[in-house]
Amino acid sequence: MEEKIHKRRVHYSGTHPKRFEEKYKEHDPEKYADTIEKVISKGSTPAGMHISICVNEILDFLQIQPGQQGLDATLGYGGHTRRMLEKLQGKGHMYALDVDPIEIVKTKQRLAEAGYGEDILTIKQTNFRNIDQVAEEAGGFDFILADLGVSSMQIDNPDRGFTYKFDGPLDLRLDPEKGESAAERLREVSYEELVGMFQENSDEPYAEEIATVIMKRNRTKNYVETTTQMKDAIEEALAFVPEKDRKEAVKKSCQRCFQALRIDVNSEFEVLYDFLDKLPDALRPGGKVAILTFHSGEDRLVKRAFKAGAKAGVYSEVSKDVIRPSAEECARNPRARSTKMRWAVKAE
Ligand SMILES: C[S@@+](CC[C@H](N)C(=O)[O-])C[C@H]1O[C@@H](n2cnc3c(N)ncnc32)[C@H](O)[C@@H]1O
Repeated sequence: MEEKIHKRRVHYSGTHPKRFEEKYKEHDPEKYADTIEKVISKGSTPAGMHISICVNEILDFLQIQPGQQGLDATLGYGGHTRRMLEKLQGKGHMYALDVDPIEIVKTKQRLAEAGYGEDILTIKQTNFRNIDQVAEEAGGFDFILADLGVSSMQIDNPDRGFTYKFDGPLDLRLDPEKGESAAERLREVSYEELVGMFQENSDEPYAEEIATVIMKRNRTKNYVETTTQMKDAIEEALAFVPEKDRKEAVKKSCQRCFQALRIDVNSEFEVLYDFLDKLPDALRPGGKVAILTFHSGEDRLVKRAFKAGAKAGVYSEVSKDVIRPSAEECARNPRARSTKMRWAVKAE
């Protein structure tokens, strides 16, 4: 007799499952729209989703017209791309880039299902530092958006190692198929280099103390390989901080050191520098570019490049001050709090 296999229905464990993989409703936003809305209204980002930032500010500035050609240099979940595509009203074309081989496939499928196929949208898995090649193929752009950094899907996925909040491999690569993971980088880095990385990338005040602990672990072959081990190393380094202040100090150092490692393994400053350098030639005369940054190092580079471009007459106009998301947007999406937007218009 054939044995009957009793298959249990996938169960949403409790009303608030904590594990990323168990949040299956949040992973399927089209099907569970009510759950998604509830999660967002509580100021959280559903697992497997990313809430686009400064959408109205970007669209107000870009003034996209049907028939134009645009580039989203950082596709992510495709939220901005989708809103920009809506403005094309079926006429024109968009290119969208991302280095992430995992999320790009899901986003491509999601956008195709929403009616944005290859006739109107070309998605490429490439680094935006190759904007010159993309612009050559496309014939230049009327509008460009770059929303730097990482998406919520990347941060929330423990396998990617972007946060100390979940245990996982200390990876932090936007493209895990290329280059060295953060754990590999930590094994071979020198003390001086590590101190410089923490200080220059994230202004870490305890850079020396944290680097000392990591070097000690390397010497004893007790390598820092997971996000939790990285947090432990930071806790050990900050043991001298008075107990009442320690928890907060460890949290802040974790945020800064993870950011510093991410910037390092993805060469984020070098990549942004190349992008900003090639940007004017990728824009058509009168073309517009908006860039969202998430920390002072990035914003400084953008500000400097736009200012130099305006001085050289390459840009006819650049934003005088940074544009910030509204208080309402920050309340709805806490990840928007550190966002700064700048824009520029290519000279005619
Ligand atoms: C903040 S998310 C973008 C979210 C997107 N605007 C949306 O609305 O869904 C940043 C994305 O840019 C990608 N990215 C970061 N640096 C990149 C680079 N140098 N080249 C291409 N993509 C990059 C990341 O993999 C991530 O998916």
